[in-house]
Amino acid sequence: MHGAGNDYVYVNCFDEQPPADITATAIAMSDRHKGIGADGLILICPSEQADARMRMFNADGSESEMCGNGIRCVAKYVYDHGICSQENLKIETGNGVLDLQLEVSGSIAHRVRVNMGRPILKSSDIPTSLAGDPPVNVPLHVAGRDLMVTCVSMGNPHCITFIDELSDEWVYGVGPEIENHPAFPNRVNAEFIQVVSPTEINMRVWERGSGETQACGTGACASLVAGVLAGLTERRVLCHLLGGDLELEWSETDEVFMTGEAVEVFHGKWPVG
Ligand SMILES: N[C@H](CCC[C@H](N)C(=O)O)C(=O)O
Repeated sequence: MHGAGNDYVYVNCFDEQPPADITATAIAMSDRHKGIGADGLILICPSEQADARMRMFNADGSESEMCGNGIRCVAKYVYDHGICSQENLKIETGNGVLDLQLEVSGSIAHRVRVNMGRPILKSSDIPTSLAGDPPVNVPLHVAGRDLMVTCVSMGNPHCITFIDELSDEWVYGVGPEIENHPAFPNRVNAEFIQVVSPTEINMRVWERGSGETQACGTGACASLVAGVLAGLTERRVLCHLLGGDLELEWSETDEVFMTGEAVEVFHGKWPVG
């Protein structure tokens, strides 16, 4: 399934045991030449607190706390495949239980709105050693450059840089250096944002553990929050990504809402072991 081109392999763990070695399976499945090809692996599991639980693994096998495009697809999956029948769902993540609303037509969910919860802005909780609570427009020396960056966690950590022009050089040259910079003890996802207007941004991303992806939902939400904190955007923004658009809102109640598509591409069997 994919959301805005951010594609994962999903395993229905209501019906199947999770793979014994999840890290190795995520790496093997994600390989775009010798596997299925994906940005990572997502397990759709039963939950004691919610309608389902999402566990998300990057293409390098590392586990992340949250995945914004993934959670929309998990919601679509449990609805379309009859695991849940209601259009308002709760899904457990590494960032707590989140509320989702499906947009359904013909008993298929096409778009999903997610309450992504409150952004985490305390530097030690993001976590980053960069100064400032919140760390907004703080200096970071990386890849031979002096950047001003803003850091936000949506359950997983993000480092946002506002730039004039998006380019491969930013994503491939600077992205991996930000991901692995010592200022981020758990590594970090790196977003590059071009502000088109106070209500519209263009984004490219270098993800922790997966490299460039066509979209990152948590990254888009973190970038909205960063844009508001830096005085560059309003609280409602349309975010254009390589693989599609996401509608974002940081509400007066301090919750971030994200709306976007969720698409099932195919299903199949993978030989384990
Ligand atoms: N693409 C995902 C985020 C994956 C984040 C992951 N790369 C991490 O290590 O935190 C999203 O839509 O939010």
